[in-house]
Amino acid sequence: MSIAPASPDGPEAASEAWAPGPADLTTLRVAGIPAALHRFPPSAQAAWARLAELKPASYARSRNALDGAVSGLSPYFAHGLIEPGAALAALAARHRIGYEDKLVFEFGWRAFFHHVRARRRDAILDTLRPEGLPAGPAAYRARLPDDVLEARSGVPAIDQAVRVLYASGYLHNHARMWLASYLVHLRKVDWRVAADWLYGHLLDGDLACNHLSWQWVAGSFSSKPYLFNADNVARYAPVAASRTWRSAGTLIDRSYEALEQLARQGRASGPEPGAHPAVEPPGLWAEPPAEALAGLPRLDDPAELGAATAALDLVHPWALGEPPAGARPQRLGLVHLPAHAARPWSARRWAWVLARMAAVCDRVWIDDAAPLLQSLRAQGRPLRAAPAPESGYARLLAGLAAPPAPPPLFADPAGSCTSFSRWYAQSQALAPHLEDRLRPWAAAGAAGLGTLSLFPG
Ligand SMILES: Cc1cc2nc3c(=O)[nH]c(=O)nc-3n(C[C@H](O)[C@H](O)[C@H](O)COP(=O)(O)OP(=O)(O)OC[C@H]3O[C@@H](n4cnc5c(N)ncnc54)[C@H](O)[C@@H]3O)c2cc1C
Repeated sequence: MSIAPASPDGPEAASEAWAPGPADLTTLRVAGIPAALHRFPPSAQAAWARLAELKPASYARSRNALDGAVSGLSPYFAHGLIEPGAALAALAARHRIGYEDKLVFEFGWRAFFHHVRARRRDAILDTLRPEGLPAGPAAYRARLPDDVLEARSGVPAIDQAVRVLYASGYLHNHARMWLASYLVHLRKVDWRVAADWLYGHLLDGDLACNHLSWQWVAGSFSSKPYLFNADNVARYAPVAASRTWRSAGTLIDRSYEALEQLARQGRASGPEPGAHPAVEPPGLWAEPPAEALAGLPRLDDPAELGAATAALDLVHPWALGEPPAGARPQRLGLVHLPAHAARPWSARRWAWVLARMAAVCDRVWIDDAAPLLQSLRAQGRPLRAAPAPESGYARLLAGLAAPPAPPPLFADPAGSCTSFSRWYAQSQALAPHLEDRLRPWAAAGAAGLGTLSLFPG
């Protein structure tokens, strides 16, 4: 089944500023990145099409490789175009899957990070266990080196990862781990600064998954720091372009014992000697740049919303799912600018999110949304919004009714768990049969896959 040419999600985005341009495509071809991992149309149907292609057995066999059969679903989950529960229910209708499956396990990691975030809130944005940082908390600098930002560190695995990130807004998990490990343990960059930077460039940037993964690599949310070497790169680089990732003879071409010594020392290592070709780093924006606004049905005056008594669904950037079928309330997209000041996004991510918002909302508000909500509340207007994972939006929307949703995919242990394996075991103990957890999601999964049969490939 292939992705259909037209989208049932609503009007196609007026601007494709989210798509890789010709120079990006060259970069991605040189790096050997499969097409499925660099084109992410912002529609739910594109996510369902990925899911229709996903095979849990191939995933388990190849997921560690940069050209392996990974799903590319993360942007769709991060921004709520589809829910992990509906995705797994759809998968379970076609394949036998259980808790022991590698893919289910990885969905579990996402849920685990969200479990931690729900309990520790914004404490996860700071170092959870400073004593876990191998060089001691004072050793790390609050600035990313220009050579890494410009993809000219001289370590091909790192420079390729940065180029792929800029060109597509996506990086394979292994490349994220390499980049994070190199920046923290060898270049001695404070993980918090680097995590904010990566978060801004990823289409799937998710504070729980991103910041806790960085802490996992750094050692402040794990039992030991994550290290990698040139052999590891050689093993998992894309087969068709392994030469462009090959990092033999560089700083990372050493034993794990030697790397651990470098990680423990207070002094930064690198970059590689000599000059290396550079790229211009794309900017990060605290508000949408002009190209992301093309064709957007903006709301400038709240009076344009009309009848004061009609219910209004507020749609934030992490809840960009399909509008409910049948008669539906007005939908107002909200971009609450004060919430974006601390962690700006790339132009690509803005364009992606706004293209989707334009497709699923009647109008879009881009500004401080607090006065708008105040006046809507004062009018007594019934408002509804899904819970938001980011605190700026969570504060804005606190107290509003949420649209009905099935229970979370994984049973969530009541206490606070900081070990994934313990959390996963406890979750299974609470719900021994995965199919019981998937049942409430079955209709959503079937409906999602059903949209694809309207457009046979
Ligand atoms: C430094 C670093 C930063 C990261 N930042 C983010 C982020 O901002 N947002 C994000 O969603 N993930 C993040 N991850 C986790 C992981 O890299 C991505 O979820 C995964 O690469 C997404 O690609 P995929 O959808 O093709 O994954 P697949 O391998 O196809 O997995 C399917 C789904 O399982 C979940 N998943 C898979 N691996 C992980 C993992 N290691 N941790 C948590 N969930 C996982 C994701 O929801 C993913 O979409 C980060 C990892 C690292 C090491």
